[in-house]
Amino acid sequence: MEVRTRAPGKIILSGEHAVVHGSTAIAAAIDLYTHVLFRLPAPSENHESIELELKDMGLVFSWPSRRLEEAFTAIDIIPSTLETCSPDCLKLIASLVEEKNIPEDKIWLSSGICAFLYLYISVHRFKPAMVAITSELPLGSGLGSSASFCVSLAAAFLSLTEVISIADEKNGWLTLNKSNLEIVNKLAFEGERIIHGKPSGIDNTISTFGRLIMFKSGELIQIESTIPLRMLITNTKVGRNTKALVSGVSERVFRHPGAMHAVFTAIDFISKELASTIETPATSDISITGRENKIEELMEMNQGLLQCMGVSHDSIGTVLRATAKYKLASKLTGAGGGGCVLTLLPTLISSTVVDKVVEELESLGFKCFKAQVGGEGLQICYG
Ligand SMILES: Nc1ncnc2c1ncn2[C@@H]1O[C@H](COP(=O)(O)OP(=O)(O)OP(=O)(O)O)[C@@H](O)[C@H]1O
Ligand SMILES: C[C@@](O)(CCO)CC(=O)[O-]
Ligand SMILES: [Mg+2]
Repeated sequence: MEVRTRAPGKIILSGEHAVVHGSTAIAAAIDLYTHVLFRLPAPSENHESIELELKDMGLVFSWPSRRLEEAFTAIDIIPSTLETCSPDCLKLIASLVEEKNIPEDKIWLSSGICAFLYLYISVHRFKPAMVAITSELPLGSGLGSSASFCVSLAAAFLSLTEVISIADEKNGWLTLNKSNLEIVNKLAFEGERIIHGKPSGIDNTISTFGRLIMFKSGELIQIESTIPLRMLITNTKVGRNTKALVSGVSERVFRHPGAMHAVFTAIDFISKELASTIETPATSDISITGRENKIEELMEMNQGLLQCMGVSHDSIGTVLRATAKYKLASKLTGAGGGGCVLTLLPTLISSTVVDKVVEELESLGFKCFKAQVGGEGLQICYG
C-alpha cells in the first residue's frame, strides 16, 4: 500500500508571534510544497523497520520495529492518535533519535525527526514502513517548512487508515472534505508542538486548508482577496529557529506584560484592517493603488511592532532599507530572526524596477523569488 501527499508552505501577511498570544493574523498558502511518499510493505517483503529517507539531504534513518516496541513497552507508553506527546514519551523519542548520530551540521533536523516518529507511532504503532520526503521550501526560513512537513506526514499516515476518506479529485490530486482536513490538521498540530514548542496552529492550518485565511485563537476564517497581492520573497539565508524566537517573545511578555499586550492589541487591529482592505469589493471608490498604499503602511507598522518584540535582525533591516530606496514596503514573515522577508509588488510597478530591486538584493547575498499566493492546501495521491 502506497500514498503520496503534498502540503504547501505559507507566508504570514500580518500577525506572526502576536497570534501565539491571541491576536488575529493573516496567512496565505504558497506554491512550494513538502512531498511525502509513504509505503506499508507487504509481509512477504520481510521489511522489519521504520525507515525515514530525507532525500534532499541524502540521509536515511531506520529503527527496527521490534526495538521501538520494546522501548515503548518498557516505559508503558503507547502514543495514540491526536493525543499530545507527553514529556516522558518525548524524552524516549529524543533518545531514539539521538542514537542515530545525526551529523553535527544537521543537528537542527532532530526536532523534525522526533515529530516524524511521534506522528508515525501514534497512527501505525510499530508497523514496518518506508517514508521518503523532499521539500521545495527553504527549511527554517519562515515559510512554514515545519508545518508543511507535519501536515504532509499526518495526511500520508492517516490516508492508509480507515479514519479518513477522499472527497474530490482535481488534476490527478485528491482532496479531503472539511471534517477529514480537520483531523489531519489536528494531528499535524501535535507534530508542530514538538518542533515549535508553543505553536498557535496558524502554520499547520494554512498548510492544510490552503488559500488565504484570517486566524485567531485556533479559529480560521477563509478570506478572498480582490487584489493580486504579488509578493517578492527575499531569503536572507540567516538561519534561525522558530521555537527559540517564540520563547524569546514569551520572555519579553514576562518582563514587560503591559507594553507587550499593547503591542499585541495593535497587531490585532492591523490584521483586521488588512483583511478588510484586501477584501474590499473591486467596485468600491478606493482605487487598487489606494488600497495597496494602505497595505504597505500596515506592513510597515507590523514590521515596527515585530522589532519591538525583538524578532527582527540586521539582515532583515538591510532588506528593508534596500527595498525602501525603490519606495517598496517590506516586513519579515514567519518567526523572523533572519529567514524570509516579504515585499509587496504593487500592480503598477514596472518589471524593470522589480529586476533592479532583485539585482540589488541578490548582490547583497540574498536570494529572491516570487511565489503564487493563495493556492491549494493539502493534496493526496494513491500510488
Ligand atoms: N523537509 C524536512 N525534513 C526534515 N525536517 C524538516 C523538514 N522541514 C522542516 N523540518 C523540521 O522543521 C525545522 C524548521 O522549523 P522552523 O519552525 O524552525 O522553521 P520554518 O517552519 O521553516 O519557519 P516558520 O516556523 O517561521 O514558518 C527543521 O529544523 C526540521 O527539524
Ligand atoms: C512565529 C509564529 O507566529 C509563526 C511562525 O510561522 C509561530 C506560531 O504562530 O506558531
Ligand atoms: Mg515552523
